[in-house]
Amino acid sequence: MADAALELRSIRQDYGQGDGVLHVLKGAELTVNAGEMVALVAPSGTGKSTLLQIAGLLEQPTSGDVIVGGHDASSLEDDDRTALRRNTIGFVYQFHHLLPEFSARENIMLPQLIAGLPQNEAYERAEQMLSYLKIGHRAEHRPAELSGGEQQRVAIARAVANAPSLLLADEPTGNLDPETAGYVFEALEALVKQSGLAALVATHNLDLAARMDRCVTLQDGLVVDR
Ligand SMILES: Nc1ncnc2c1ncn2[C@@H]1O[C@H](COP(=O)(O)OP(=O)(O)OP(=O)(O)O)[C@@H](O)[C@H]1O
Repeated sequence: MADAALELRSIRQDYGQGDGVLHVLKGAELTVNAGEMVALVAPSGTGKSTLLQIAGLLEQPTSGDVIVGGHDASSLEDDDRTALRRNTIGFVYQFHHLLPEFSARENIMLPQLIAGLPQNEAYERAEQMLSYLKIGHRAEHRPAELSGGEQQRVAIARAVANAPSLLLADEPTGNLDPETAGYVFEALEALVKQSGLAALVATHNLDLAARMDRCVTLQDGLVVDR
């Protein structure tokens, strides 16, 4: 069996809606293997963000199991689940969420320092990431001094700085023009292939989805091949 970085088993998610209940996920199953890049393409409101939040251990499903790197998160206490998330999962969002008062390099160093890495190692790793993503010359710039594509590349670098095994991305190129989206995606793709990371990428961009290893969608609360 291939190494599963993420396994979602029988995930149900219900939300209260007025007097009723909205059943967003109804037994969703998904496996993403190491080194695999999976596109999640589905109409608005079908539950993509919900699925990513659950896969990222940011939200507890109503029922079902979330297995990350072989660890069943459903059975963990909050602290252990947070530790598992910090150690194994990186996130990239549509808007970069970089800290505005810090430089690109510092934004990439911070999660490493929080994880307990010494300053010089965090610095070296940030330099490598910046250079790999071809933004080494922007290391000292603050987010507001970077272009949208550069900001997203810094956000990607920050997400993978702690060498996670799973990368979850919610519309990572959603606010970029097509050309910039293309090269940010190339950076992401190269990183996934080079590091053996598993990636689940929600996107409305069908061109980019077609370039991933596999494309799934959400249909009536279930994950199905697209
Ligand atoms: N915390 C919540 N409480 C109640 N309803 C919620 C909650 N979170 C999401 N929903 C509802 O669940 C459904 C799925 O939402 P979700 O954000 O996962 O969709 P999505 O596919 O990511 O949409 P989009 O592409 O527009 O971001 C929507 O109808 C939404 O209103």
